[in-house]
Amino acid sequence: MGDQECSVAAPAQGESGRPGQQALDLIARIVAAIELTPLVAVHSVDRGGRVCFWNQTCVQLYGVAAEQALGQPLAQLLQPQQRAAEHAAALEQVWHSGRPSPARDWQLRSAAGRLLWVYSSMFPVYRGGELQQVFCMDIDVTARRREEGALLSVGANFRQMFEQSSDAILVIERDRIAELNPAALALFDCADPGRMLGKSLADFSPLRQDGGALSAQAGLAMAQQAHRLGNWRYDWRYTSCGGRQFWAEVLLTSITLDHEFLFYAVVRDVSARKLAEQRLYLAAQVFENSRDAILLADRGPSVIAVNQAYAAVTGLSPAEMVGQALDGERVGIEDGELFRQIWCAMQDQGHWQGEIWAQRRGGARYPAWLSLAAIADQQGVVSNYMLILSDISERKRSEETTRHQAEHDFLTDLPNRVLLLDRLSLALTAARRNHSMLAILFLDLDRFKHINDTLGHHVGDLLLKEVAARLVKCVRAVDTVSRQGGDEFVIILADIGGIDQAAHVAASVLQAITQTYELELHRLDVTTSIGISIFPDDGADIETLVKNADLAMYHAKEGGRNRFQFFSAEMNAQIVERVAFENGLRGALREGQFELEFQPEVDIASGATLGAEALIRWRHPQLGLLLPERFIAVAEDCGLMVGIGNWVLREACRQARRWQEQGRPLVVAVNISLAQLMQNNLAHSVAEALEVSGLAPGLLELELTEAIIMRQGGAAPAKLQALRALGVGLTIDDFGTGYSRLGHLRDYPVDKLKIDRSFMADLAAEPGDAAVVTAIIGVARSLKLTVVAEGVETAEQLAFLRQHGCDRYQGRYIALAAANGAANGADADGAVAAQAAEGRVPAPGGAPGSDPRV
Ligand SMILES: Nc1nc2c(ncn2[C@@H]2O[C@H](COP(=O)(O)OP(=O)(O)OP(=O)(O)O)[C@@H](O)[C@H]2O)c(=O)[nH]1
Repeated sequence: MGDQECSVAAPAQGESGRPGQQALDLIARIVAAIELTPLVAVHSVDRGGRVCFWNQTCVQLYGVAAEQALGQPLAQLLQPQQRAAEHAAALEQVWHSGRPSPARDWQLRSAAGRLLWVYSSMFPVYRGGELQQVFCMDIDVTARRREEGALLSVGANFRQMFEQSSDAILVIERDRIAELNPAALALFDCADPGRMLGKSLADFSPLRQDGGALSAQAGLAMAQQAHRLGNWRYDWRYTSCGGRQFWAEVLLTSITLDHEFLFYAVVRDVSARKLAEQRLYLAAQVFENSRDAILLADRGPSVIAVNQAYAAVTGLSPAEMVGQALDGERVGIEDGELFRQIWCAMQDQGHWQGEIWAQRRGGARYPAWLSLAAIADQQGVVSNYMLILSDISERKRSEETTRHQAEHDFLTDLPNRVLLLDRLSLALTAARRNHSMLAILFLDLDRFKHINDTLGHHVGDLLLKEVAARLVKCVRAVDTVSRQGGDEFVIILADIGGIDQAAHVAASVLQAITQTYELELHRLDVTTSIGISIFPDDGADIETLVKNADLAMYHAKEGGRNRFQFFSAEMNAQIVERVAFENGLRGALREGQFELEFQPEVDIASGATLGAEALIRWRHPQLGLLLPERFIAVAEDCGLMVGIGNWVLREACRQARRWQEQGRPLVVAVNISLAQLMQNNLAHSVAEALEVSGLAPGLLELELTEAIIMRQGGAAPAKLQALRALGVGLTIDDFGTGYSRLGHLRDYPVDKLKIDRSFMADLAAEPGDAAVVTAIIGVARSLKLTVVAEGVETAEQLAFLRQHGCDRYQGRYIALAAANGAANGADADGAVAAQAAEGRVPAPGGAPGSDPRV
């Protein structure tokens, strides 16, 4: 204790003024203790603020010796650094109140220049009952305050970093987002933190990550990894609040706070990097996996890289290429000058591409597509070159195949119509230039459809192929044989010396075609019809020449087939007329121009009319009433027979029904054509006609010529049976002309035979005919068939028939007999009269002598 004047005295309990000896002893001990205490700096000031006491710890703590301190104003020795007024007020408060001040931390700067934090308490010391001094007891807490300060500043810094970080930072607590910074809100497009807080990060991920793993599971694995290793860095795909997906790099750090495990996630958007990586990866993949040879060169140009395909395409390995100067040889272009030109063009334009012939190591040449391009750096200076070489052999082959298919017939491989027109155009140009002749042969096989129908399409195809092969052999290499489709072929004979040369070729073609064909198990004899047109005589252009050859062919068919025919002007006129006739016929049904006439069938014994045969007529707007012989063949050619035949069926049934309603039930006979019988649903058409008209099936008879039945071969009985099952009658028409085997008659479910009219004409003069008629009647009787004679015109003929037991007859004589009253009984007259009254039955004598049937 430096100043003996100063001493410490606390007011003794119960004492107000003088202390006792005991108290003084106590004080002396305390002072000694204070003097010695190493941790507490004790000093006191008097009322004037001067230092009265300065212990050893003060000396050490403040760096001020006791001699310097004692008697000095404390304010000069220790200056509060903050809150100086507060410090002074606290001291003053002690003086004023006489009570100790609460202990507090003050920051002080000592006169020695030390800056310290002290934990200080001030208390009053009385002497003689008066407050003499105020003692301060300071404990150095600088170190603690520094630590606290450091801690606070770390916290503040961290907060600032957290708030201002450009990386998104999220604190995850128990798998939930506990805290997130503004960058995180921005990254996840989230304006309201409430949308993210409390959610799992997995909620902001797509269901699955790119590898296919479920985001929830993969996220858990990442957290475990971070927990195990302290932190873990990985790439992750997130979905923002707005639904935008982005790639992020995540640094997940596991921390423990108050025994809680937390995760501190720093998330950085790396979408751009990922995209660039993906592009780079893709580019590398394209380079490596391209089937085209790719080469990269520097400015030299020296090769810096080639892909795998380069070796496959050129035969040159990367080892042979890399580091070598780039020249034509290394690309497989033998012609160095060509490569130099290409290179110059590429440098001019920045790129070059085109088709070249390249050569593989070892010599094989192949068509290639070469692309060359200069690659500029960011400053626009050419830094590299890229060369792509594609082997296009395959593409060329496929183009060639496609072109061939487009120009050739798939079945015979002959040029098709497209190529024919092309060749014809060239041939015509040459013929015009050379003033030479050219012939076009238009061929169509005869009755080819029959071959298809009877032997099948497959055999038809084989035949067409063989015909094609034979045709090619008949002409020179300069000529063209083409297939137009179906069974039509066109031959161009280029540059012929004269018409006879065309005729000669046509004759040899006919001959070649007629040679027997052996196709699989079938032996076939085929003929063809050929039309010929000549340039320049029969046309100056392709269209006219082909059309005229076609017309000539048509005439060859008309002329009996298996022949050739040159085109002529008259022929053309006939064709034009025929086409107009065909067109008229096509419209006749629609225009209601067909009519039916009914020819009575009379019972020879009684003279009664038992039925009538329906016969079609066409009331042509210009040509008048036409008999079937004028138009039926044309209708057959044009495929109109089924429609016309069905019309006849319906009309005949309707008329018969009308007769029935008038009390005259006559059986109506309808002729069935080959086309109808070939069609599968004839029975259906017949049933429909009966149903629509309401006619009883027993009043309808279907007449089929012997020839038509014979054409059905073995299928005939079944087909007839199907019709018979409808309850209608069946008649064999024109019997005696078809050379049918009589034995077959038994197999046919027919009721009636009609003897062909041709036998009637010469019945008297031709004993053979009489014998045939007699025989037919005999056969019919033995088979219990009704027999009807057609074309009866005289009383003698009728007498003959009656004498030989014929049942019925048809023909002009009916009308004559009716007129003379010679017919036996009034029935014939009555029936004819009844029908004539409807205007649909020909006037007596008007029925034609011969009448093709429908
Ligand atoms: N097998 C086969 N037949 C075909 C092919 N293309 C068309 N046809 C048939 O060829 C036939 C051609 O018949 P057409 O020329 O009209 O008549 P056609 O029987 O030969 O009688 P005409 O010419 O009057 O002597 C039709 O039946 C077609 O279905 C084919 O590629 N293969």
